[in-house]
Amino acid sequence: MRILMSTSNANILDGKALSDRMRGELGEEASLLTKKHGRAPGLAVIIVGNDPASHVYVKNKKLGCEKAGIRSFSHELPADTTQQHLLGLISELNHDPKVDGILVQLPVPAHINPETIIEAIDPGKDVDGFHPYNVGRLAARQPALRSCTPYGCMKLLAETGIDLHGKECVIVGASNIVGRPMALELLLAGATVTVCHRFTRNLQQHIERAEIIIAAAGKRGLIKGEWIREGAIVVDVGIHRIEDGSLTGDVEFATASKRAGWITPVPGGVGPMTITMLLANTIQAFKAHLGDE
Ligand SMILES: Nc1nc(=O)c2c([nH]1)NC[C@@H]1CN(c3ccc(C(=O)N[C@@H](CCC(=O)O)C(=O)O)cc3)C=[N+]21
Repeated sequence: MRILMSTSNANILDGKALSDRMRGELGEEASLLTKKHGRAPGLAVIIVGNDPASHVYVKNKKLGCEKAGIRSFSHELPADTTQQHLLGLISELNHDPKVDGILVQLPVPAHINPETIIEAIDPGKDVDGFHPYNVGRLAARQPALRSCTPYGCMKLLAETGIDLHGKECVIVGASNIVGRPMALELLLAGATVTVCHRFTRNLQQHIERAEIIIAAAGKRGLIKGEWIREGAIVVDVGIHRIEDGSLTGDVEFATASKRAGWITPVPGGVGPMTITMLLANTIQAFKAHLGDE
C-alpha cells in the first residue's frame, strides 16, 4: 500500500561511515602490497596559490593518505607560478617511479589553463579521472581511472541495495568533474538518465519524476524539498558554507528528508567519499604500475 503524505524521515546515506569502512579496507590492501613489493603507493598533490578552502581540502587528502598507508608528496606553489613551470613539474612526476597518482587541485589561477594541465598528466596517474582518456574510457564502457565524486556517488547508491537498471535518474549540473561523468556512470549501470543544466526549462518537473536525484549544480538550496518524489534517493553533491559557518548542500535537506527514501547529508555524505575514491584510485594505479592486478 502506498502511504500518501508520509512524514517519516528518510534513511540517511552515511558517507562518513561508508568512507571509514572503505578506508580501513584500502589501508589493509595498501599495507599488504607495500610488504609484497617493498614500496608504498604514492600520491603527488599539487596546489597553486593560497585559496584557504583548497588548502583545507588538500590537508584532508594528505591526512586520508597517511591513514591509509599511502605516501603523499605535496607541492605547494605560489599563485604566480607559470603554466610552463607547472607543466615541467607534472612531467617530472609522470616519470617518477615513486609516484602512482598525480592530483592538481582545482581551481588553478586564471593565467593557467586547466585543460592543458589535466591533459599533461599521464592518464595512468590521473587519479582524479579528469583526463579525456579516462573520461573516454568511461564513455566507451571500459572504465579505467574513474572520477572520484561520481564514483563515490555510485558506491553510496550501492549501499541502498537498489537495482539501478531502468531507474529514472535526474542529474542537476553538467560539469566536467561531476555531472557529465555521473551521467556516464549511471548509464553504465543501466539507468535511464536525464541531465539538467542552466538551459533546462522545467527543472521542477524533471525532479518530480525522478527516482534518483544527483544534485550537483553548485547552487545552495536549488532543489526544493516539496519537489522530491516520495521514496526517491537523493544524493547531494553541493557544498556551501553559510552565514553561521556550517555547511549545506544544493538540496533543502529538512523538507526533502521528509519525502525521500534515502538522502545524503552535507557534510558527511558525498565529500568524504570523494577523498575515499581518490585513495582507491591511487591504490588501483599503484597495482597497475606494479603489474599486480
Ligand atoms: N583536482 C581536484 N580534485 C578534487 O577532487 C577536488 C578539487 N580538485 N577541487 C575541489 C573539489 C572539492 N572536493 C571536496 C573533497 C572533499 C570534501 C569533504 O570531505 N567534505 C566534507 C566537509 C569538509 C569541511 O568541513 O569543509 C564533507 O562533506 O563532509 C569536500 C570537497 C574535491 N575537489
